[in-house]
Amino acid sequence: MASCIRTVNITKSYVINGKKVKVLKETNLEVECGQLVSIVGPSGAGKSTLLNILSTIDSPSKGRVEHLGVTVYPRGEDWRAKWRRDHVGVVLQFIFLVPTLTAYENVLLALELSKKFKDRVRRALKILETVGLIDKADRYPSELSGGEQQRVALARAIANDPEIIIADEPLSNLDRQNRIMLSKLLRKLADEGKAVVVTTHEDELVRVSDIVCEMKRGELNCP
Ligand SMILES: Nc1ncnc2c1ncn2[C@@H]1O[C@H](COP(=O)(O)OP(=O)(O)OP(=O)(O)O)[C@@H](O)[C@H]1O
Repeated sequence: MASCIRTVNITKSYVINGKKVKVLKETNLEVECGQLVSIVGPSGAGKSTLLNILSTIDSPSKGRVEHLGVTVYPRGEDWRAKWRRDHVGVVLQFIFLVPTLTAYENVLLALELSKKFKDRVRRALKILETVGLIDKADRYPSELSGGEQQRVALARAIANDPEIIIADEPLSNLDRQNRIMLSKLLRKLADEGKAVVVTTHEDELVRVSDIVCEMKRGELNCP
Protein backbone atom coordinates (compact mmCIF):
# COMPACT_ATOMS: atom_id res chain seq x y z
CA MET A 1 0.00 0.00 0.00
CA ALA A 2 1.11 3.57 -0.65
CA SER A 3 2.36 5.83 2.10
CA CYS A 4 -0.15 8.54 2.99
CA ILE A 5 1.70 10.10 5.94
CA ARG A 6 5.38 9.94 6.80
CA THR A 7 7.36 11.82 9.40
CA VAL A 8 11.14 11.86 9.38
CA ASN A 9 12.87 12.61 12.70
CA ILE A 10 10.32 15.20 13.82
CA THR A 11 10.62 16.82 17.24
CA LYS A 12 8.78 19.60 19.04
CA SER A 13 10.24 21.74 21.78
CA TYR A 14 8.84 24.63 23.80
CA VAL A 15 10.64 27.06 26.03
CA ILE A 16 8.86 26.76 29.38
CA ASN A 17 10.04 29.05 32.23
CA GLY A 18 13.20 29.80 30.27
CA LYS A 19 13.99 26.10 29.84
CA LYS A 20 13.76 24.19 26.57
CA VAL A 21 11.47 21.20 26.93
CA LYS A 22 11.16 18.56 24.22
CA VAL A 23 7.48 17.57 24.30
CA LEU A 24 7.85 15.37 21.21
CA LYS A 25 10.99 13.26 20.91
CA GLU A 26 12.37 12.09 17.53
CA THR A 27 9.38 10.52 15.85
CA ASN A 28 9.35 8.44 12.69
CA LEU A 29 5.85 7.40 11.82
CA GLU A 30 4.52 5.95 8.60
CA VAL A 31 0.81 5.57 7.95
CA GLU A 32 -0.26 3.79 4.81
CA CYS A 33 -3.32 4.83 2.85
CA GLY A 34 -6.13 2.60 4.10
CA GLN A 35 -4.85 2.39 7.67
CA LEU A 36 -6.57 3.53 10.84
CA VAL A 37 -4.02 4.37 13.52
CA SER A 38 -4.98 5.15 17.13
CA ILE A 39 -2.66 6.98 19.45
CA VAL A 40 -3.26 6.35 23.14
CA GLY A 41 -1.46 7.62 26.20
CA PRO A 42 -1.80 9.72 29.33
CA SER A 43 -2.74 13.38 29.44
CA GLY A 44 0.17 15.65 28.55
CA ALA A 45 2.09 12.87 26.76
CA GLY A 46 2.23 14.79 23.46
CA LYS A 47 -0.62 13.23 21.47
CA SER A 48 -2.24 16.49 20.38
CA THR A 49 1.17 17.95 19.61
CA LEU A 50 1.86 15.08 17.21
CA LEU A 51 -1.58 15.25 15.59
CA ASN A 52 -1.34 18.99 15.05
CA ILE A 53 1.95 18.43 13.24
CA LEU A 54 0.58 15.51 11.19
CA SER A 55 -2.33 17.71 10.08
CA THR A 56 0.11 20.57 9.11
CA ILE A 57 -1.68 22.97 11.48
CA ASP A 58 1.45 23.11 13.62
CA SER A 59 5.05 22.77 12.53
CA PRO A 60 7.72 20.60 14.12
CA SER A 61 10.87 22.15 15.58
CA LYS A 62 12.89 19.78 13.42
CA GLY A 63 12.31 17.13 10.79
CA ARG A 64 10.17 16.54 7.74
CA VAL A 65 6.53 15.62 7.15
CA GLU A 66 5.24 14.08 3.93
CA HIS A 67 1.68 13.51 2.74
CA LEU A 68 1.10 11.24 -0.26
CA GLY A 69 4.83 11.46 -1.04
CA VAL A 70 4.76 15.27 -1.07
CA THR A 71 6.80 17.28 1.46
CA VAL A 72 4.33 19.34 3.49
CA TYR A 73 6.90 20.47 6.06
CA PRO A 74 9.19 22.35 5.65
CA ARG A 75 6.87 24.53 3.55
CA GLY A 76 5.32 27.97 3.97
CA GLU A 77 2.13 28.42 5.97
CA ASP A 78 0.03 29.58 3.01
CA TRP A 79 1.02 26.54 0.99
CA ARG A 80 0.19 24.27 3.91
CA ALA A 81 -3.22 25.90 4.40
CA LYS A 82 -4.12 25.21 0.75
CA TRP A 83 -2.83 21.67 0.96
CA ARG A 84 -4.88 21.09 4.09
CA ARG A 85 -8.02 22.46 2.49
CA ASP A 86 -7.74 20.00 -0.39
CA HIS A 87 -6.22 16.90 1.19
CA VAL A 88 -6.63 16.84 4.97
CA GLY A 89 -9.71 16.59 7.16
CA VAL A 90 -9.04 17.80 10.69
CA VAL A 91 -11.11 17.40 13.85
CA LEU A 92 -9.54 19.34 16.69
CA GLN A 93 -9.93 18.55 20.37
CA PHE A 94 -11.85 21.79 20.89
CA ILE A 95 -14.58 22.06 18.29
CA PHE A 96 -14.50 25.25 16.31
CA LEU A 97 -17.84 25.48 14.54
CA VAL A 98 -18.94 28.87 13.25
CA PRO A 99 -21.57 29.84 15.86
CA THR A 100 -23.63 32.00 13.48
CA LEU A 101 -24.02 29.20 10.92
CA THR A 102 -26.28 26.16 11.14
CA ALA A 103 -24.89 22.62 11.09
CA TYR A 104 -25.68 22.44 7.37
CA GLU A 105 -24.06 25.82 6.69
CA ASN A 106 -20.93 24.86 8.63
CA VAL A 107 -20.49 21.82 6.39
CA LEU A 108 -21.40 23.78 3.25
CA LEU A 109 -18.79 26.42 4.09
CA ALA A 110 -16.00 23.82 3.96
CA LEU A 111 -17.31 22.65 0.59
CA GLU A 112 -17.52 26.20 -0.77
CA LEU A 113 -13.93 26.92 0.24
CA SER A 114 -12.59 23.97 -1.73
CA LYS A 115 -15.01 23.72 -4.70
CA LYS A 116 -14.02 20.06 -5.09
CA PHE A 117 -17.69 19.06 -5.40
CA LYS A 118 -20.02 20.57 -7.98
CA ASP A 119 -23.32 19.85 -6.25
CA ARG A 120 -22.27 21.12 -2.85
CA VAL A 121 -25.78 21.35 -1.39
CA ARG A 122 -26.38 17.68 -2.05
CA ARG A 123 -22.96 16.72 -0.76
CA ALA A 124 -23.48 18.68 2.49
CA LEU A 125 -26.81 16.94 3.11
CA LYS A 126 -25.34 13.53 2.29
CA ILE A 127 -22.49 13.98 4.77
CA LEU A 128 -24.87 15.17 7.51
CA GLU A 129 -26.88 12.03 6.87
CA THR A 130 -23.70 9.93 7.17
CA VAL A 131 -23.08 11.26 10.68
CA GLY A 132 -26.76 10.87 11.62
CA LEU A 133 -27.62 14.55 11.85
CA ILE A 134 -29.82 15.23 8.86
CA ASP A 135 -32.79 16.00 11.14
CA LYS A 136 -30.74 18.69 12.91
CA ALA A 137 -29.22 20.30 9.83
CA ASP A 138 -30.89 23.64 10.53
CA ARG A 139 -29.79 23.92 14.15
CA TYR A 140 -27.11 26.34 15.28
CA PRO A 141 -24.15 24.93 17.26
CA SER A 142 -25.57 26.40 20.50
CA GLU A 143 -28.73 24.34 19.89
CA LEU A 144 -26.77 21.09 19.60
CA SER A 145 -25.33 18.87 22.32
CA GLY A 146 -21.54 18.53 22.65
CA GLY A 147 -21.69 15.16 20.93
CA GLU A 148 -23.78 16.52 18.08
CA GLN A 149 -21.34 19.39 17.61
CA GLN A 150 -18.57 16.79 17.53
CA ARG A 151 -20.39 15.01 14.72
CA VAL A 152 -20.84 18.23 12.76
CA ALA A 153 -17.10 18.85 13.15
CA LEU A 154 -16.40 15.38 11.73
CA ALA A 155 -18.89 15.95 8.90
CA ARG A 156 -17.14 19.20 8.05
CA ALA A 157 -13.73 17.49 8.13
CA ILE A 158 -14.71 14.71 5.73
CA ALA A 159 -16.99 16.76 3.44
CA ASN A 160 -14.30 17.36 0.83
CA ASP A 161 -13.38 13.69 0.73
CA PRO A 162 -9.79 14.22 1.98
CA GLU A 163 -7.19 11.45 1.60
CA ILE A 164 -5.96 12.11 5.14
CA ILE A 165 -8.12 12.41 8.27
CA ILE A 166 -6.68 13.57 11.58
CA ALA A 167 -9.01 13.56 14.56
CA ASP A 168 -8.10 14.49 18.13
CA GLU A 169 -10.45 12.69 20.55
CA PRO A 170 -13.31 12.47 18.04
CA LEU A 171 -15.46 10.36 20.38
CA SER A 172 -14.90 12.24 23.61
CA ASN A 173 -18.39 13.70 24.06
CA LEU A 174 -20.42 10.83 22.67
CA ASP A 175 -22.63 8.19 24.20
CA ARG A 176 -21.90 4.53 23.47
CA GLN A 177 -24.25 4.25 20.53
CA ASN A 178 -22.66 7.24 18.83
CA ARG A 179 -19.15 6.08 19.73
CA ILE A 180 -19.87 2.83 17.90
CA MET A 181 -21.41 4.67 14.96
CA LEU A 182 -18.47 7.05 14.51
CA SER A 183 -15.89 4.29 15.05
CA LYS A 184 -17.55 2.36 12.23
CA LEU A 185 -17.53 5.47 10.06
CA LEU A 186 -13.81 6.11 10.66
CA ARG A 187 -13.13 2.42 9.93
CA LYS A 188 -15.13 2.69 6.68
CA LEU A 189 -13.18 5.79 5.63
CA ALA A 190 -9.93 3.86 6.14
CA ASP A 191 -11.33 0.92 4.19
CA GLU A 192 -12.05 3.33 1.34
CA GLY A 193 -8.31 4.05 1.22
CA LYS A 194 -7.90 7.05 3.48
CA ALA A 195 -5.25 7.36 6.16
CA VAL A 196 -6.97 8.00 9.48
CA VAL A 197 -5.03 8.97 12.60
CA VAL A 198 -6.85 9.56 15.86
CA THR A 199 -6.12 10.04 19.53
CA THR A 200 -8.59 8.27 21.72
CA HIS A 201 -9.33 6.78 25.08
CA GLU A 202 -12.31 4.84 23.79
CA ASP A 203 -12.33 1.06 23.35
CA GLU A 204 -14.78 1.23 20.46
CA LEU A 205 -12.22 3.05 18.31
CA VAL A 206 -9.14 1.21 19.55
CA ARG A 207 -10.81 -2.09 18.66
CA VAL A 208 -11.31 -1.20 14.99
CA SER A 209 -7.81 0.27 14.55
CA ASP A 210 -5.12 -1.41 12.45
CA ILE A 211 -2.36 -0.09 14.67
CA VAL A 212 -2.45 1.22 18.23
CA CYS A 213 0.54 3.36 19.17
CA GLU A 214 1.33 4.50 22.67
CA MET A 215 2.62 7.97 23.47
CA LYS A 216 4.52 8.36 26.73
CA ARG A 217 6.40 11.52 27.74
CA GLY A 218 6.83 12.56 24.12
CA GLU A 219 7.94 9.15 22.91
CA LEU A 220 5.81 7.27 20.40
CA ASN A 221 5.86 3.50 20.42
CA CYS A 222 4.09 1.62 17.66
CA PRO A 223 4.04 -2.19 17.50
N1 LIG B 1 2.06 26.05 23.35
C1 LIG B 1 2.66 25.35 24.30
N2 LIG B 1 3.61 25.90 25.06
C2 LIG B 1 4.25 25.19 26.02
N3 LIG B 1 3.98 23.90 26.29
C3 LIG B 1 3.05 23.30 25.57
C4 LIG B 1 2.32 23.98 24.55
N4 LIG B 1 1.45 23.11 23.99
C5 LIG B 1 1.60 21.95 24.66
N5 LIG B 1 2.55 22.05 25.60
C6 LIG B 1 3.01 20.97 26.52
O1 LIG B 1 3.34 19.86 25.73
C7 LIG B 1 3.01 18.66 26.41
C8 LIG B 1 2.16 17.78 25.50
O2 LIG B 1 0.88 18.36 25.32
P1 LIG B 1 -0.25 17.70 24.42
O3 LIG B 1 -1.40 18.63 24.39
O4 LIG B 1 0.34 17.29 23.14
O5 LIG B 1 -0.61 16.39 25.29
P2 LIG B 1 -1.76 15.31 25.08
O6 LIG B 1 -1.11 13.98 25.16
O7 LIG B 1 -2.52 15.62 23.85
O8 LIG B 1 -2.68 15.55 26.36
P3 LIG B 1 -4.30 15.42 26.53
O9 LIG B 1 -4.63 13.96 26.45
O10 LIG B 1 -4.52 15.98 27.90
O11 LIG B 1 -4.92 16.25 25.46
C9 LIG B 1 2.32 19.06 27.69
O12 LIG B 1 3.24 18.96 28.74
C10 LIG B 1 1.92 20.50 27.46
O13 LIG B 1 1.92 21.21 28.65
